[in-house]
Amino acid sequence: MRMLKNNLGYPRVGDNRQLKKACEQYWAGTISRDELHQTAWKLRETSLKLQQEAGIDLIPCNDFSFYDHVLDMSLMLGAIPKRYSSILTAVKGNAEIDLYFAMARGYQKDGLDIPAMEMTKWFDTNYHFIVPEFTVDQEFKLFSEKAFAEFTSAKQILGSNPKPVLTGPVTYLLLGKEKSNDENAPIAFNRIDLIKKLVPVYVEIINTFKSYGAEWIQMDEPYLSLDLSEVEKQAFQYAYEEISKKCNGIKILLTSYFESLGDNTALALHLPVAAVHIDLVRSAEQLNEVLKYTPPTLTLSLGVVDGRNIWKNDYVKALYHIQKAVAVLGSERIMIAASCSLLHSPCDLDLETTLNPVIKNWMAFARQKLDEISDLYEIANGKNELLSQNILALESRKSSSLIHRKDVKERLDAISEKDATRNSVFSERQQIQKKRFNLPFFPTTTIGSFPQTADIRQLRAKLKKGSISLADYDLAIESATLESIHWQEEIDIDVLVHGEFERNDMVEYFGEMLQGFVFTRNGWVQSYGSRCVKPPVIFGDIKREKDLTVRWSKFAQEHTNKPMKGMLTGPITILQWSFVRNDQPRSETAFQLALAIRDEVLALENAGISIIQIDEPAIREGLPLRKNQRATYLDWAIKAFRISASGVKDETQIHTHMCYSEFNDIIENIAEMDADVITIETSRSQMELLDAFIDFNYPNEIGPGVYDIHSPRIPSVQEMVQLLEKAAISIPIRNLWVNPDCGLKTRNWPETKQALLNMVQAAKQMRTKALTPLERSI
Ligand SMILES: CN1c2c(nc(N)[nH]c2=O)NC[C@@H]1CNc1ccc(C(=O)N[C@@H](CCC(=O)N[C@@H](CCC(=O)N[C@@H](CCC(=O)O)C(=O)O)C(=O)O)C(=O)O)cc1
Ligand SMILES: N[C@@H](CCS)C(=O)O
Ligand SMILES: [Zn+2]
Repeated sequence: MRMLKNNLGYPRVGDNRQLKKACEQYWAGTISRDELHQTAWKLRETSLKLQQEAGIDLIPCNDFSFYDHVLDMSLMLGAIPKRYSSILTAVKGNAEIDLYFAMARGYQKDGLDIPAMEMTKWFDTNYHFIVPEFTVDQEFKLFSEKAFAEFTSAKQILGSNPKPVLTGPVTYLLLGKEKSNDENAPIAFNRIDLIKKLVPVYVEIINTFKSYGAEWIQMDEPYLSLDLSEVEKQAFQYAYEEISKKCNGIKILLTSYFESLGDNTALALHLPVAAVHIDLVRSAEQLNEVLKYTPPTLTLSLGVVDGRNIWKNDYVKALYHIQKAVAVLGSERIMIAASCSLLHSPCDLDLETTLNPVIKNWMAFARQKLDEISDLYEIANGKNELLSQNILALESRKSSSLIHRKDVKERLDAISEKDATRNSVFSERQQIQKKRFNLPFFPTTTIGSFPQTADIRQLRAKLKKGSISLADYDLAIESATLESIHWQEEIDIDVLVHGEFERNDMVEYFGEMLQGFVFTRNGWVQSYGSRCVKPPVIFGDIKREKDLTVRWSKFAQEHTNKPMKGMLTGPITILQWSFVRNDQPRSETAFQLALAIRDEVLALENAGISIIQIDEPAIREGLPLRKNQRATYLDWAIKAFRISASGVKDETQIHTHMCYSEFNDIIENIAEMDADVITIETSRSQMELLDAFIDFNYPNEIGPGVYDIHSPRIPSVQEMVQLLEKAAISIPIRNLWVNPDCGLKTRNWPETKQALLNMVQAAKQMRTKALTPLERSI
């Protein structure tokens, strides 16, 4: 059989996070631009050669990015917001990369103070992209030539043509946001209407690739897997017809992923392209429908290897799909591929030398997934010993005694509605809590983490290596915690946090302490820019056999008379940011996590912690991409949160926190979570995200973020007062809190200190503003 082996994208950060380290050194001014480019070149060379050695036929290029591939696209298309024009002259040597980083991270140098572009979640993943900005008079023109340079060097390295990857024009527009030229003017256009201005630049780009020798171009259009309006469907039609007319002799591979094509099947399959990629891991059911409507000349790329999880592929299942497709289309019209780009997979399982070998044998990372693509090709061509090895590994997982725990399953079966309900309704709890805590109006708090300095991280690295003792490590963490408590008291914050210094990450930390998880040494995945995460792996039933956080919260509370918030990660966020088992529904794993967190909440309450925050920043991210699947998810996700939070007494105040979330379509469910206080990210959007709460008349207390923690920029007192005034117009003052958008782990201390000092001043100014006695009493 002559199928092509196709790869949609490879991790760019490097198996030792070389790109992260190089970028951060460049930003700190400790390496030169040339050194940064050399590291990037080496990374691309390594991954191209790996893919070539694995036998991949269609090897991607331009999947590499210094920060984010959507931002690369904005720079390529010249969609550079006007506020950055001055940087072009301010940065030394007018280097394109400095403009690029300024767009990603903001720019506060040389007398300039330019905010970064917005960042948000990439579909339902924990990857974040930089949101393109469009104005009514938006023009596009070819600006950055990075993609062509990468094509040329990849071609040189491979000795053959790579396949350039671009975000397709419709998805690119839909990912963006309309912006007004004048802050006060309303927005009176729809970004999708820019398609006619945009497509000619794509035509120019594609034809340039062709002139360099490209045969295939991959156009990523994940929006094909979402609900589309008529206008958006027409935009697809228009864009690909134009490209087909004006770009002769080059083959377009159109990719959809993260969901089925669903009601866009006919649209996608009849666009004038050479191949369409479908995600058969998320939706194997779509294959029959797709095969029925595939036109006679179209090739299908079958995404049969899971690009979003770390489990070994089930070859029997994958081959079943491949053979079914071959029977209908013939092998020449089939490609074997991973479900999506391998960007979301860690690099190489071979680097995991300390994993339990039994569990390791059930897993595959990006490098192993390339081999799986190749294996499937070989097996389809008769190499059966590869199949029997795979069957053995999968059997060993199915029958393993490591996975199942009877007591956990029994507890799950016994969950009742009462377990998911607080004793009293919010209005009663609020009165009890107001009396207990006696906080001022506009109480101030932070979201949990304080700067994870190099010193703290190095300490943990030394502990891991065994070069310091646990006792010494604990002493140092205690001292950082104490210092932060004293400082919070000094600047007069009302509800304190312990700072999370003991945590490597808000999910991995919990994974390391719960039964049913394993964690990796080097399984890094890019989250945004230079920031990476090491998602823990849930392989079995989850059980909390010991306290998770009590030691640190108790220690912190003992050193202050102010309330110290207990700090937990919620069940849905742990689920969403881990690699989860694929042998039971996600909801079941979520309930197991909920019970574990519930026990920790009760342990904190017993230890004298009166306010407990259960972070759920990933609730929105877990929302299914298709609207018709959302209600079911929200049912179990909200219930899982409520199970984790509802065991406590009325006088214990439960907070939750969410960032990177749009709330409009889920506000009713957020209210159902019934947290006493919710803190949210609102500052980058100038409180726009608060509208959903206002329109809904959200009943409980709320802390709209007033400090954008994603940027090194320090907000002024005045700026924060303005944001609070905006919030206070529509939210009852008795319900308002003052806090940053999110935790401060990625910031440094000088920025943090100044910004929080300003935040406390802003709250104090709000308190002394001319409130009427009546207002003061509500
Ligand atoms: C809040 N966010 C989170 C998300 N997902 C998570 N799983 N966690 C989150 O907090 N998603 C949404 C948002 C935004 N995303 C992120 C993601 C990642 C970070 C972040 O700060 N990542 C750190 C790595 C954190 C970590 O695991 N640290 C470890 C290891 C530290 C390390 O690098 N050690 C060095 C040695 C020490 C040294 O010399 O510096 C080494 O091993 O080589 C730890 O602290 O122990 C990152 O740096 O990328 C933030 C937001
Ligand atoms: N408590 C966490 C929440 C991040 S979303 C932190 O402060 O980092
Ligand atoms: Zn957050």
